[in-house]
Amino acid sequence: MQSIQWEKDQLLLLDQTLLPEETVFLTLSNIEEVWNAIRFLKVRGAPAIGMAAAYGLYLGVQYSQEESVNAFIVDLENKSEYLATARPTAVNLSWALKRLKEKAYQGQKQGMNIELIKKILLEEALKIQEEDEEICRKIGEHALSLFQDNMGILTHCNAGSLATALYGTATAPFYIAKERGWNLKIFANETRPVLQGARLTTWELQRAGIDVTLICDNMAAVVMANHSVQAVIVGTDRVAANGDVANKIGTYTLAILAKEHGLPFYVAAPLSSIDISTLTGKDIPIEERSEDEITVGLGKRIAPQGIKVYNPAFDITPYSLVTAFVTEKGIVYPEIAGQYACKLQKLK
Ligand SMILES: CSC[C@@H](O)[C@@H](O)C(=O)COP(=O)(O)O
Repeated sequence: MQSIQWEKDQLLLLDQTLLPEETVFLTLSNIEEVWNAIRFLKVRGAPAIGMAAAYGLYLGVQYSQEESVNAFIVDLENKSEYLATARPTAVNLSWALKRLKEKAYQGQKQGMNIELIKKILLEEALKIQEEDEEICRKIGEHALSLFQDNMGILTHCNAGSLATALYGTATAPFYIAKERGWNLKIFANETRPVLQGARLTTWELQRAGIDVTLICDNMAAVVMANHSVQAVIVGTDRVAANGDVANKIGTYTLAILAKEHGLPFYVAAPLSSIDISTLTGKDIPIEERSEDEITVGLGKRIAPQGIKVYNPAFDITPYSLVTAFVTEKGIVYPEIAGQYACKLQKLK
């Protein structure tokens, strides 16, 4: 299912906060609604955030009444800055906004009028979505070369179809394996506190007829120790120039566990998530979210009132724990002793 659709000058988003119980598409027609949808996880996952932001920026200037192209561009820049504040960690957000701004600058240079620039902005947003499907498919094909039929594979959070145009990044090999008649056995971490694994990954894989087993995050070591899984694959919100990986909180723990059990730890990373302007993981802004995500579960308070809470939404896995990155351009292994920096820079 495509969780993001553009129809009749409106953005349709599958509300991921309501899954798995309700399948409801929201219809968004202005930039504030898109900001809110990103901020409050109605749309989530790095590539999906980027796509939604691209459409959101177009919606923000769609009815712009500016009289000069210069004023229109200033308006576009301000709205882009506003959208970029919705969530800080996934670099796909600013990457997509930058793509649209660059289109507008080109249009301005070529002497286009405002209406024409609006048109090429929408075309660029549509192109980002179209390309993402192709990118995910390629990531899936490359990643599948790392796996064999009947293997058990552990994933975390949702780097799935819901988080992209289609196929997902980390889940793309699962879909392609299914098409080829393979029977991979996927283990999905529930992914506390927002449960993207339990609510979203299991939902989409089950619908696709893929063999998926849900486990609590604190069971990952057991499925490794009892040989239920032979590899781990996750997505990413941002890869720094040195190969450090920001991804959903709990990813770092999994990478350490994988090392302890001698299992490969793969990161599915579209080039749009590789940010060579961020030097190391320490430079990646980590979003901290509301304490309710931890103190309230299933609509019920599960911790004492007034308790101190720390709720980082992402963590950084050091590059030394990453066996390989799977990008649309192929698999990237470290050059020597866990060093990725040069190879990642060459890819961009
Ligand atoms: C292809 S999605 C990659 C990542 O964005 C994904 O693994 C993840 O951490 C999503 O976090 P979320 O907070 O649900 O947006």
